[in-house]
This record gives sequence, structure tokens and C-alpha cells, in this order.
Amino acid sequence: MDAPQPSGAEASAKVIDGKLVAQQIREEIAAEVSRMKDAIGAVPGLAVILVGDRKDSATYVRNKKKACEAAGINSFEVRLQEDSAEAEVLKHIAAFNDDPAVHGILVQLPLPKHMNEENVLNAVSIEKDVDGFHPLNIGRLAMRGRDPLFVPCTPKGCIELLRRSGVQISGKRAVVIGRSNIVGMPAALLLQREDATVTIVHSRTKNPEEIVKQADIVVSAVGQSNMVRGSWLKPGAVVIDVGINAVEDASCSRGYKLVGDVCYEEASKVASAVTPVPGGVGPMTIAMLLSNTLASAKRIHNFQ
Ligand SMILES: NC(=O)C1=CN([C@@H]2O[C@H](COP(=O)(O)OP(=O)(O)OC[C@H]3O[C@@H](n4cnc5c(N)ncnc54)[C@H](OP(=O)(O)O)[C@@H]3O)[C@@H](O)[C@H]2O)C=CC1
Ligand SMILES: Nc1nc(=O)c2c([nH]1)NC[C@@H]1CN(c3ccc(C(=O)N[C@@H](CCC(=O)O)C(=O)O)cc3)C=[N+]21
Ligand SMILES: [Mg+2]
Repeated sequence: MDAPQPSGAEASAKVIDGKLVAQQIREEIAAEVSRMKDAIGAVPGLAVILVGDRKDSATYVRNKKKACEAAGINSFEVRLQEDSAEAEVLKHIAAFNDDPAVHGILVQLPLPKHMNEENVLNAVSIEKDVDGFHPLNIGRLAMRGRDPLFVPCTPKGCIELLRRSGVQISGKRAVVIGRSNIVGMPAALLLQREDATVTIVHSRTKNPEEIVKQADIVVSAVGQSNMVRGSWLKPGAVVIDVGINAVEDASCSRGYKLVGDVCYEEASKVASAVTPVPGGVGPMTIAMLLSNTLASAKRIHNFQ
């Protein structure tokens, strides 16, 4: 792919096809899984714990399971009721920590309010923390000269999309909008590790548009449709839209459609490249989860 170049007025941004890139990565992973199986007779295993019956969470978990199957990765699933005790979740995590067929453990977030997320994420063995949410893995991400065992999937997917689209990160100004533990903050840490100069915009930021306007690379992870306007962008910027927002749309069979945080129409006239929603970062998140699970199995089995 050609690297996106600064474009003139009314030019149309390159669409970064996350679905296509994710598919390529999933094929690479499937080939590696099969090579591993032939060589040592073991395949990677991913365990997912889902508590409660949020519809979106159930959809994501189903998609992860399908993606595992297609790549030859074993998947294990535990579903618990919304009102389960935290101890029940911890018990299942402990069992997966000890299970040699499991190389990755994912606890679907958000957890029900009565559970302590920190306790639960702390319980996952760092060796199997394929979400990269264990505080030790996050802490290492933030430190110079330290390397986490796993990097969170969505931010890793953003970097991989930039890399595979030929976008240089080193020396560029990056602005991340959002500072959550699962997307914004690790995305900022990762961009910084790639030698970008990083600014984080959040809900208390006074002049977000002025700050975003300086960015060569914008990563938006807020959860508000159409928040980032074309006028916020520097001409030629590369825009990675992580947001997934359901907006009413009577013309869709489901009655709603998914859009990002960025006003796509406007952005595509100003940016040099932009990720669509759906079909951008979302599919990359799942591809990175498979990639982390494969890497974990290789590490545990000492297979290169
Ligand atoms: N594509 C994918 O694979 C994934 C997509 N998502 C999507 O990404 C989006 C973000 O998810 P997540 O990080 O979990 O969300 P959170 O709600 O946890 O975090 C949102 C962040 O955005 C900030 N924010 C809220 N409103 C504004 C505003 N008006 N201006 C600037 N910053 C604001 C918040 O600031 P503050 O800290 O001050 O409250 C917070 O840091 C959602 O749409 C989610 O669905 C999430 C995970 C994966
Ligand atoms: N422990 C944990 N790890 C996560 O990684 C995690 C989580 N909890 N909780 C929720 C968020 C959200 N998330 C997404 C994954 C894939 C798509 C995805 O594939 N999206 C498709 C659209 C899917 C659809 O049509 O509904 C797309 O953007 O094209 C979206 C969002 C992972 N998360
Ligand atoms: Mg969240």
C-alpha cells in the first residue's frame, strides 16, 4: 500500500480497510497455528469469561469464538449470571490459570457493578493475560526499557493498521481522544513507545479542537458520534476512529447503525487516510486477540 500523503481541498482520503487487513492477519495466524500443531501436536487455547447478558458483550464474545475456530484456536467459554458472586469469577480464572490447554484468558468488560474490576483483572496470570489488562503488563507498557508480555488488543490493532498502511509514527504529533484503561491510555502509551509526541484529550480538556488540529495522527476513543468534525483536523492527518456508536436508523433492518466518533463525510475531505466504522479498528481488535493468544501458546510451549 502507498503511504497516505497530505491532500488538497476536496480530496478524498484513503480508506484504511481494517476488515481486509484483519483478514490477512487471521490467515497468517491460521498458518502459524497449523505449523505449531504439526510440529508439537498442541494448538493455542483461549478462555473467555462472560458475566451477565449485555447484548453487545454477547455479540463480541460470539465473534471471538468464531474467529478462534476459523484460525484453529481452541476456545473455552464460561457464562455466568449477572448476579454471580465475584468469588465465582475468581474461581474460574484460577482454574484457567492452571489449565495447560488454556494460553489466553479474557474476562469480558464491563463487569457487573457489584464486582471489583481491579481484583478480577489482577487474578489473571500475567502469562495468560492476552487482553494486556493486568496492572503489571500495563505498568511495563508505560516504562522505558520494560516490555509487557501482552499489549491491549484495540490499541495494538490501531498501531498495526498504521504500520500496514505505511504511515510513519516516529517523530509525528499524535493526539489520542479518550483515556480509558482499555483503549485511550494504552493507545497513548503505545504511540509514545513508537516515538510519536503524544497529547491526550479527555472530557475536561478545554480546547479539544485546537489540540486535535495539531495532530498528524488522531486516535479517537470516546464513544460519541460525530464529535470530531472535519474542521478539527489538520489537512493530511491520518484518522483512526475507535469509537463504536449505535445511532437510530429506520432504514436499517436492526433499526440502528454503527458509526464512529468522527464525522466520516467531513473527515474524508480533509484527512489523508481514515478508518471506517464498522470495518476499521473493530475487526483488528479480534485479530490482535488471536495474535496474542498464538504468541502466548508459542511462549508457553517454547515454540518459535
Ligand atoms: N473498535 C474496538 O475494537 C473498540 C471500540 N470501543 C469503542 O471506543 C469508544 C471508547 O471506549 P472506552 O474507552 O471503553 O470508553 P470509556 O467510556 O471508558 O472512555 C471514554 C473516554 O472518552 C472521554 N470523553 C468522553 N466525552 C468526551 C468529550 N466530550 N471530549 C473528550 N473526551 C471525552 C472520557 O473522558 P474522562 O476520562 O474525562 O471521562 C474517557 O476518557 C466506545 O465507543 C467503544 O464502544 C471500545 C473498545 C474496543
Ligand atoms: N476484556 C475485554 N476485551 C475487549 O477487547 C473488549 C471488552 N472486554 N469489552 C468491549 C470492548 C469492545 N470490543 C470490540 C471488539 C470487536 C468489535 C468489532 O468487531 N466491531 C465490528 C462491528 C461489529 C458489529 O457489527 O457489531 C466493526 O467495527 O467492524 C468491536 C468492539 C472489544 N472489547
Ligand atoms: Mg468501556
